[in-house]
Amino acid sequence: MRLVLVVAAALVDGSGRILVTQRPEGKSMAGLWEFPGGKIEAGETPEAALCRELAEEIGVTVEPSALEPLTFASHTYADFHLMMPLYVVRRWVGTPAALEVADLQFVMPERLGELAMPEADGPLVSAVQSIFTEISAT
Ligand SMILES: Nc1nc2c([nH]c(=O)n2[C@@H]2O[C@H](COP(=O)(O)OP(=O)(O)OP(=O)(O)O)[C@@H](O)[C@H]2O)c(=O)[nH]1
Repeated sequence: MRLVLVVAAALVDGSGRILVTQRPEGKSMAGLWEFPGGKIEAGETPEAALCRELAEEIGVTVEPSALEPLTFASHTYADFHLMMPLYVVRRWVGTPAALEVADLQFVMPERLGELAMPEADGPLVSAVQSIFTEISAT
């Protein structure tokens, strides 16, 4: 089984909404909503890869120090095993734009479950919902 290393981010805005992006036509799992990010390239740290992907895909600048580890996905697909850390990002420069994604939206955490997302994302959605529910309950 091929191991694929991907890194992703949950950008959280001032209203506690989470950014999700839609996979474009022509890619695997096209049309599904996901946390922005992508594959870690040879010689890259996960943090550098994530900052690069966020700049390329949605045009925002994120400092590596703004990446807060939250959880990870370890999920077997038909043809590869995905290992994907998820970071929370609360600080960035620029307005997210759909540069290399089909679309994007900020949604309240409790609405994430209504979106069609990749299989691997189920536990990530639960983790995001539980941490942001905790924060708003305090
Ligand atoms: N960025 C991101 N990728 C995810 C998520 N969940 C998930 O299963 N993935 C999978 O992780 C891989 C991310 O790779 P990518 O999006 O950089 O890959 P790519 O454009 O080359 O697409 P490819 O799958 O067609 O090779 C894809 O297989 C994607 O389906 C997620 O929430 N965010």
